[in-house]
Amino acid sequence: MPKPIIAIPADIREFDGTSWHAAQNQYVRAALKVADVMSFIIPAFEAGNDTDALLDRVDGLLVSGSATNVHPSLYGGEVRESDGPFDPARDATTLPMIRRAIERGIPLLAICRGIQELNVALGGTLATEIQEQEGVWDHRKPQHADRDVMYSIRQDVVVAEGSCIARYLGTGRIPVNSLHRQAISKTAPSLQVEAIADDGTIEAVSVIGAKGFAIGVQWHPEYWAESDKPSRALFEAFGDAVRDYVKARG
Ligand SMILES: N[C@@H](CCC(=O)NCCCC(=O)O)C(=O)O
Repeated sequence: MPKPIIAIPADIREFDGTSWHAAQNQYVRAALKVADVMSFIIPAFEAGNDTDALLDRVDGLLVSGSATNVHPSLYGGEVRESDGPFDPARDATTLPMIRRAIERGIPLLAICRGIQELNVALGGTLATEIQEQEGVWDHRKPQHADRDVMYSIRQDVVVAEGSCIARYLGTGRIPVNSLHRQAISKTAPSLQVEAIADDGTIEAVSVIGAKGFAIGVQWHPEYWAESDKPSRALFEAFGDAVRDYVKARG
C-alpha cells in the first residue's frame, strides 16, 4: 500500500509582511513519524474550497490546534474582540471538512482547537476564558520561552469506561498537557464525552455512531507523540484507522 495521505487544514498567519497558509511542524511530524502517514496542508479560504474534492484526495483528516479561537458567531456566542484572535478562513475550511469527513467515514483526529471546531461543527457551543470560572483551573499555555515547557505534561484527565479512546489509552487517569483558554460548553448532540479533567473540563469526545475513527482531544498528543505512551498510542491508532479506511475504500 502506498503511504496514506491525510489533510491538515492550515491557519492563516501573517509574517514577513504577507499572509501564509501555515501548519505547525509538530502535527506534520507526529503524523509521519508515529501515524506513518503523509500530510497535505490544506489552504484556508472563506470561500472557494471544494470540500469533497479535497476529501476525495486524502485518507484522513487531522484538525490541529491553533492560538486562534473559533468565531463566536458560529455557535451563537457573544462576539467580543477579547475572545480573539480569530481565523474565519480556517473556520470556513475546517467546519465543512469535519462534517463531510464524518459523513463519509474518513478518519478524523481533532486536537485542541480541533475538538472545539468538531463540537461547533456538530451544533455544540464553547465557553471562553474558562480559567475565570469558579473551580476551573488555568489550562492556558504556560508563558515560557521553551516550547517543551509550554507543552509539558501537567494535568490528569480521566478516560471513561466504555469510551472509544479507552481502546487505545485504557481507562482511568492519564497525564496530558494543556494549552487552552476555551473549552466545550454545550456538547453537540452527536458527541460522546470520553474524558474529563478533575475540574470538569471536557478533554475528549467521540462521534456517536461514527463509521470510523472520529475523536477529538483537548490536549496535545502530537507534541510528545514519539516519546509519551498515551500520545503515541493515539497517533498509532489514527494511522491504523487511516490504513483501514484505504483498504476498505479499495
Ligand atoms: N485557541 C483555543 C484553542 C487552543 C489551542 O489550540 N492551543 C494550541 C496553542 C498553539 C500555540 O500557541 O502554539 C483556546 O485557547 O482554547
